[in-house]
Amino acid sequence: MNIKIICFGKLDNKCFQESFDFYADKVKKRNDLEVIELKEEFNSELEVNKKNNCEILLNKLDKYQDYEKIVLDVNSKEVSSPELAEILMQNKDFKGAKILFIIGPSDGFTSDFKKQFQRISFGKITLPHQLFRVVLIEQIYRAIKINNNEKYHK
Ligand SMILES: C[S@@+](CC[C@H](N)C(=O)[O-])C[C@H]1O[C@@H](n2cnc3c(N)ncnc32)[C@H](O)[C@@H]1O
Repeated sequence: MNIKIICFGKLDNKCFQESFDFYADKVKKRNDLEVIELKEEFNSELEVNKKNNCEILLNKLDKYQDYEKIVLDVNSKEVSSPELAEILMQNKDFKGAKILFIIGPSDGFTSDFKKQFQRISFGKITLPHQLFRVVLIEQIYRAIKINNNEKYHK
């Protein structure tokens, strides 16, 4: 599969970078994985930051018209690991095996932006973006293992 993660900022903390790479290397064994890091705008007031960052995102997403896009949003439909596996399976079988996950900026998304995309939540806790990137890649790896009926998930 072609898997892309679009996010803001960098993994500037070694422990997050190493943890991310640990799972990313496993995912990359049988999939194309690319992380696209955007520069976050956070110098204005909240609503302006949201609008600017969503515009940056939309401009970038324009390049990936043929990808199924999934926005990670705390306040949306909670999914279990098997449900995420099902999303990946459906994408692989029916949507060209191209999927793109969007992690938001620290001020969040505008409601207009959110309306345009399928959104999922990993639960009602808000994780910082660097830690969330690690959680997301582990869940993608777990989903792949579930779909391949391979030992890992417990
Ligand atoms: C620090 S959070 C931003 C919080 C921001 N106030 C908001 O409401 O979106 C950065 C990003 O991490 C992701 N995130 C953090 N926790 C999450 C969760 N439990 N489920 C889904 N996404 C999460 C979202 O993409 C979020 O935009």
